[in-house]
Amino acid sequence: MLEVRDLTVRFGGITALDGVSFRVRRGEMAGLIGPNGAGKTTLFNCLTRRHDADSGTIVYEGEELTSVAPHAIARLGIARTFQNLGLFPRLSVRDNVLVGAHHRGRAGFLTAALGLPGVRREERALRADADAVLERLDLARVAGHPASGLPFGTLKRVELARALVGRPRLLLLDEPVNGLNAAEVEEFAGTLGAIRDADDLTVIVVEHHMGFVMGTCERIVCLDFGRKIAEGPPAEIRRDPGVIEAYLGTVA
Ligand SMILES: Nc1ncnc2c1ncn2[C@@H]1O[C@H](COP(=O)(O)OP(=O)(O)OP(=O)(O)O)[C@@H](O)[C@H]1O
Repeated sequence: MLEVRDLTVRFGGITALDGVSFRVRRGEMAGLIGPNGAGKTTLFNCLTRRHDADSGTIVYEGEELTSVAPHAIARLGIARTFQNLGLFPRLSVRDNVLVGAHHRGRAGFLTAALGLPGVRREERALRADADAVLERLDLARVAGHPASGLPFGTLKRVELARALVGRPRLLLLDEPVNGLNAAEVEEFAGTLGAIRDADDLTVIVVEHHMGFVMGTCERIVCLDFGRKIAEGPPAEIRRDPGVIEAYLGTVA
């Protein structure tokens, strides 16, 4: 589904990604790990076209992503969540989730401003979809509540709901369980697994919580200083001396 080849990104004198290559199969749950500053978020930013790569290619479902406009990414079926929650505090949970569905609307500025029947129908359909996602993630009770003031664990689920309402095929999760307690991590893993199976999703997850990564991912890519230092199933990665030295020794 996805092939990243020789991807290099530089910020001035810093090489954030240094010739990184890996593939993700359709339906796979892949983990991206590594110490702070290893380049994980930069990689996500390249996949969603927030950053241009200096060199290398990203082929997604046969299409070269590096030439796709950033606003077209959601339409291609790629959605992401953000490390520091990209929610609007004063918007309701439902409206925050609806933001994730904007690319599915077909109404232009004028038709929307005139409130023509087609627009209203479209809006109703998107709201129904948002409500269905909220129900799935056990958020229906707080649908009308502003995002601000809700518990952190709830906000993490709202962030996931917003990504899912866009009906992605490739879901990029940036530290989805960071800040959650042990019970919440377990619950999140269960929910994600069920959604992934039901929706036939491909997932790439960046996470420092090794219990979550090792328990949910089929394959893990480890970055260090922008370079891929290892790739393999969790059991191999756990024993890899390079990964232990660069990373696992510090988080264990
Ligand atoms: N916009 C930017 N301008 C300059 N340097 C940047 C920028 N974004 C990232 N970097 C640098 O690129 C390197 C990789 O950063 P990145 O955020 O991708 O790492 P990360 O693996 O996601 O780290 P963390 O686990 O802390 O989120 C770091 O040295 C960082 O300081």
